[in-house]
Amino acid sequence: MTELLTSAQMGGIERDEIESGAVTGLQLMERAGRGAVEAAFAKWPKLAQGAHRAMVLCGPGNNGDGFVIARRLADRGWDVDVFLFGDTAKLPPDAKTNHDLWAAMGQVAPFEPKAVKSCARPDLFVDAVFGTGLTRPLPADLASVLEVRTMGTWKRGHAIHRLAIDCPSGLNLDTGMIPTSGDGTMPGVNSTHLTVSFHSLKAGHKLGLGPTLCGDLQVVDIGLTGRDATERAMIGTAPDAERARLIAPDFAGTALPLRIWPGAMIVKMRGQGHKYEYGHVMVLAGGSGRGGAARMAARTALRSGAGLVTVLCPPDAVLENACHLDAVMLRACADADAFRDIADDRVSAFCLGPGMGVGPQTRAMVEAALSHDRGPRADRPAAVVLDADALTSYQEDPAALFNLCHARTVLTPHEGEFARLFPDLAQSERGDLSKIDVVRQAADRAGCIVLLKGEDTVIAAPGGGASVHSATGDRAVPWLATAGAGDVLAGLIAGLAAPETAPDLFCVVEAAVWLHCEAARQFGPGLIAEDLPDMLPEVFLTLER
Ligand SMILES: NC(=O)C1=CN([C@@H]2O[C@H](COP(=O)(O)OP(=O)(O)OC[C@H]3O[C@@H](n4cnc5c(N)ncnc54)[C@H](OP(=O)(O)O)[C@@H]3O)[C@@H](O)[C@H]2O)[C@@H](O)CC1
Ligand SMILES: [K+]
Repeated sequence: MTELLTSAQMGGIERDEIESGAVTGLQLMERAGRGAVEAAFAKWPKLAQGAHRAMVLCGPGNNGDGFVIARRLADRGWDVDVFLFGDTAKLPPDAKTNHDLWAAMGQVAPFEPKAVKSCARPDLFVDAVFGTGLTRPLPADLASVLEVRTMGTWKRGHAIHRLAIDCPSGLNLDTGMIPTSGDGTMPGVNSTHLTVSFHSLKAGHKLGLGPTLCGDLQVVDIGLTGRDATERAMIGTAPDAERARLIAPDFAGTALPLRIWPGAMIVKMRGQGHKYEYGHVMVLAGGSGRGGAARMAARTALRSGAGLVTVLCPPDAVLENACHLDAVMLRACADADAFRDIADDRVSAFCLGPGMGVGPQTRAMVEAALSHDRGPRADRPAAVVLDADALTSYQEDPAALFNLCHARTVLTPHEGEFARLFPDLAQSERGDLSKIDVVRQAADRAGCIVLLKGEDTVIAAPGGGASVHSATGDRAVPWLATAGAGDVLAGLIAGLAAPETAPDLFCVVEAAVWLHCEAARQFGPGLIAEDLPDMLPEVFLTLER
């Protein structure tokens, strides 16, 4: 798991380290610039051989790494054109020092679109204008030059290697969004081939547009302390309040063996017990003709390691369900009173919502599940996963749901369901808040874990611990946007949470999201939701490594 920092947290880490006397700002800037050049050479080995031409765009803030890069490249015999967007006299001291070091070797031209375009075609285009300090939309003239279309100015412009320092300028590194001006217009979109960032990933690298715009993303260690300790503390426990992390089997950017994470989250891969110790999951289904979603959730719960899984359905749907279920058990359950009788103290997880239908009947079942205070373990009630119709049934009165939710409840909305429960936090209302910020607020309000789906899935717990799963780049699974995939995720969470020795619920939810994506990746295009549970055994085998 890699920590995802906000711009403010990154600034704080740099400031603390500099104030402690362990390092100077100049040293950090030098390491950053050198690290960026090394990362570019590692990606494009041809650039490491011989001298080439670079264009470096620098900015008004402390992202002074651009001047360091110019100097390093010129030292290797490169021709380097440097432009400064901003006023030399107002540069912060460290950036000014590096500006002056470069100015003793070459020219710094004031930024001007025509001047940029009249230079010879660079082999390497370096965007070091803004890093973590972007506070408003890019000015139009700058945006017009940073746009990828500008490369068409030059013959063979497609061959230009584009490198961004910290991020493609214009991207907000807290939100992964591009700030728009008051009238809603968006500046030109800047994207790059390689982004080099420092110390740790920033939230905006993995949220929203970040993954698409940043291209290949490399994190360079610039010797700030604390990273390893932070990451070690993150393995197997929920993140602390205020911290967010990327869900991946990584430790400080290095891959961990999969049997350590997420393998350790799957109790059945290591436990020794009888079926009840692996837990009993109850999945509530809707009426006749609408049982498919619940059956997929149930099958997934059984595949993911629960000892027993029972589908509860209205009496009129028993025949239909009986025709489709074998290892999954089936009980008729007419209403919430019947449900209370059937749900004994061996039930360790409930899954409600998929295909249940929206209305008072579903609300009554949700209330019964959330007030079920018996469980196989005295120290924790059964986990309750609420998805789809279980959430939408509360759109008129979300507070009624939140009043019932307890710490072992997980809400798994997509953006539409999220907007019904948290209208003020809906996508259109977010402003400067990041998806992490709003899911944190939602978790606080609901008093339970909230998982908001998307290519950037965000999970948050009350108090602030949060994590992000990014299904982008080599983990992109566009074919997972298929009917029923969400029902499978709900069943997966319930199945992994069910065993008596299941780990911390937050960690279970993280593992479920990762496994869900992994099953889709291993299956490939053409996937339908039914394929996901049956893909899990193959995924589990890969976790033995
Ligand atoms: N010693 C260190 O700490 C090290 C720091 N390093 C690097 O420094 C970076 C953080 O520096 P930073 O905070 O100065 O931010 P940065 O992104 O350079 O620019 C902020 C400036 O831009 C301005 N501005 C913002 N938006 C604007 C807009 N749309 N249009 C026009 N102007 C705009 C803004 O103006 P203001 O909002 O104040 O008016 C302010 O002047 C970070 O990326 C890190 O990697 C590394 O070198 C390692 C060592
Ligand atoms: K940049």
